[in-house]
Amino acid sequence: MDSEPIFNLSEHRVPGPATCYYIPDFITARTACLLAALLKILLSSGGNNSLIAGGSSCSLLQLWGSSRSPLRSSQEFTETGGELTSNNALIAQPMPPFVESYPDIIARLQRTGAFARSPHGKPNHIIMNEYRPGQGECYVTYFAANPPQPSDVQGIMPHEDGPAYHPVVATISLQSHCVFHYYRYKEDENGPETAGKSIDPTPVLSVLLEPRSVVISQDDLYASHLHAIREVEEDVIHSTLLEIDQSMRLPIANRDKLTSPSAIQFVNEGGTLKRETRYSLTCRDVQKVVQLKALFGKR
Ligand SMILES: O=C(O)CCC(=O)C(=O)O
Ligand SMILES: [Fe+2]
Repeated sequence: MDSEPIFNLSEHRVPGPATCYYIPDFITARTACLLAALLKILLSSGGNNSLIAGGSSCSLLQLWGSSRSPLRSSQEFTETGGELTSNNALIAQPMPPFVESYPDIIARLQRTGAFARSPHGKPNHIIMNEYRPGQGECYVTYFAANPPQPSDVQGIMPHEDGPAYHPVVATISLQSHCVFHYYRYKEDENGPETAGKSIDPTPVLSVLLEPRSVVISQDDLYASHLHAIREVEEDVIHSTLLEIDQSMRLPIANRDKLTSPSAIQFVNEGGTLKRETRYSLTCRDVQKVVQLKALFGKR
C-alpha cells in the first residue's frame, strides 16, 4: 500500500473564480505505471478481464455501453462501483481491488478531505477513460447544452456531470498531460435553467493536468460550470499563454503548481507539448445507492 500524507487541500487551490484544487504527484510513478498498465489491458479487453476487474464480484463487462454515454465506444469507457439507474441511483457493486486495495486510490482521495462532506465520505463511482490523440471519439452527453459531435481527435465536449453526484469530482490523470477547461453559461439567456443555455466560449479557468496529478472541482465549479478537454494532438504556448485558437490565448491557471520539468519548461518558455495516450480515473460519490436485491426483491 502507499503509506501516505494527509493532503492540505487549501495549499492546492488553483487561483481563479471557482473552487478548483490541483495536486501534482498525487500518485507515485510506480503506482501510475501499474494503474495505466491495468487500465490499458482492461479497456482493450472490453472490460472482460476478471483477473484485473476482481473476478465475478466486479461486473465491469455489464457496464459496457452504459446509457450515460451511448456515443462512446465500449473500449474507451468503463465504470466501477456500479451503474446508474434512470433516476440517478447507483446500483451497488464492489469496487475492483486496483482502486480499493492496491493501489488504494479511494483511501488516498479520502485523505484530501475533498469527500469529507459527501454522503458516503468517499467516492463510490469511478469512470475510466482512455483518450488517444488523433483517433476515434470519446465523449459523454450528460447535460451539455450542445450535444457532442463525433470527432477524429479525442477530447470531451463541454458538459456538466449532473445531479446524480455529490458536487465534488476528482480526476486522476495517467501517462499524458492534457488541459482541462472550465466554462460557464452565457448570462441572461433562457432564465435560470441551465439546459438550453449557450456556453460562453472563453474558458473561465484552464488547468494543465500533469500525469499522476489529481484535479478536484467542487461547489460552484461543479454546480454551475461545464468542463471539457479540447480535441487537440498537442498544446501550444506563446509567451506563457495557451493558444486556444487564432484569436484566443489564455493563461494556465495552475502554472505555479506544476512539478514536471517538461510542463514547467512548456509554460515558462513556450512551444508545444504533444499529447500521448491518456488514461483518467474520474471519481465521484453518487448520492443515492440501491442494492440489487432491493430492486428485484429478496428471495
Ligand atoms: O476523463 C477525464 O479527464 C474527464 C472525464 C469527465 O469529465 C467525465 O467523465 O465526466
Ligand atoms: Fe465530466
